[in-house]
Amino acid sequence: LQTELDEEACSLLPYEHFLIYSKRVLTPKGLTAAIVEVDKGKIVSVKEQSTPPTSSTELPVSDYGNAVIMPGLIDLHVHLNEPGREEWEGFVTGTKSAAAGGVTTVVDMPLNSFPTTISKESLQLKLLAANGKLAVDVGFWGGLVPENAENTTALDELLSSGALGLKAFMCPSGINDFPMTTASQIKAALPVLAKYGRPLLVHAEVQQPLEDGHPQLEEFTGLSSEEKRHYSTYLASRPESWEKQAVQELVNAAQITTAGSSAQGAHIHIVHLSDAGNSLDLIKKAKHDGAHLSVETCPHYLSFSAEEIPDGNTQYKCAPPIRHAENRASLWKALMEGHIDFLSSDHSPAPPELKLLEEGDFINAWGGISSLQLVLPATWTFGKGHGITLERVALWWSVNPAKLAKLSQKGSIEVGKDADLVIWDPETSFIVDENYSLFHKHKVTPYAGKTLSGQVISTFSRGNLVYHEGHHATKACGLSILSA
Ligand SMILES: NC(=O)N[C@H]1NC(=O)NC1=O
Ligand SMILES: [Zn+2]
Ligand SMILES: [Zn+2]
Repeated sequence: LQTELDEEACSLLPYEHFLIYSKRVLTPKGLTAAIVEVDKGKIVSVKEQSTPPTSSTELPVSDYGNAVIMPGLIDLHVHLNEPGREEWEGFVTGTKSAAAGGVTTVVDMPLNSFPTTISKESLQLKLLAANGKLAVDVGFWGGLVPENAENTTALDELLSSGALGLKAFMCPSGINDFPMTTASQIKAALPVLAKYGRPLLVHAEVQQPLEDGHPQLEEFTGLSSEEKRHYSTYLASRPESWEKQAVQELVNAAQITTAGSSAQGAHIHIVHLSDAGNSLDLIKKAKHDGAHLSVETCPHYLSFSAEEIPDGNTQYKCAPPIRHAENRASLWKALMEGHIDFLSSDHSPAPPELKLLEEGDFINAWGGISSLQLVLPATWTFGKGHGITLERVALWWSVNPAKLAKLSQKGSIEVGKDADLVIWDPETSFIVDENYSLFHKHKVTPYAGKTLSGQVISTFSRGNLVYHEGHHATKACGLSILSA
């Protein structure tokens, strides 16, 4: 055994063949006391055993006692913003945050980097920028925009160079070089995605006229600075009807994904659903009718409600917006019943100046919530009142995301899979205060000041102990994941 830790080591442990044990290991069969054997980055055996390995074993052992060993989280919706907007986040800080939060796979969104990832060339720039900076593995979504939507050759190139799928917006994205697409442009791209068996992810909001008696969109900039501070003003500016309209158009588009149709086998995934009313009903019905459709929501829609967002607190601003408490309860119900397939962070940070915290201007502040490092404790903490279990956490954060992104090497604790693991203590709580080490580039987050339960102890990425109790491995050995 190598005894001294390499200065430039990928792991905080000096060996690659070892055992880890705990009384609570989450395997596909359920929660059990077990020994997980890891060798050269893979899980090579999983043995149920009610006592830790004895000291006579040849292999080094980490005994985690009663802590939970789960598959590492897979977050399919992260804006790392590099290259081009490193001052917003970046590969180093973003993936260190992921590691500290037990997230072992991140899939990066095609915006808000510059350039946006809408071509083979811009994907290559991503890969170049990511090289040597990744604390965990990172895959990449390509962007579907008007410029490439009807250009089969361009989409072919983007997908054949390894994008795991494509992402589109049905409303303005907030970034000028990532324009929105129409339902007909989306339909034009589906046959190409079908050919590769990769999903289309869609930001599902379509701008609609606002209710009579409310200011219309173009009037929002003219509101008084006091009115712009009210969360209710922002909420009224993006009603449920926007989500419903988009979902309806996507459900219609999904008709061409069924057997015998032009985009047979294509799959549409609706990102960050907020409306648990009509939009969810449409999704439920379409799924029931056999549509190739799935949907995610995010911890912030499950943790917070419009009622409790103080005026001026733009750290809560995101799109679609966080809605009322009753809607939040319906989201939890849909998640527990399996109508919502999984969770993602939609980590979309920006420099604090762009959140306009001083003015508290909800209309002009950047829309995007920073939360990557906290998604596991947030999910766990706010799920307790809704019957959450560890099995559900793994389903929403590992098993189902692995399926959508076709990450067949990841997502569960099984022999042959990558040794991507999070070890955490669900019973320990902490306060997200200034003493708490957040590795995000910027510390602004709606979870600030909140008490969360569920503390990450260790994170393994392909067998490397990349994070342990506040410390990261010195060398960043995460890989870029490209679709073959
Ligand atoms: N461009 C971007 O990151 N937008 C994200 N932010 C947000 O709150 N919703 C989004 O889609
Ligand atoms: Zn979005
Ligand atoms: Zn997003």
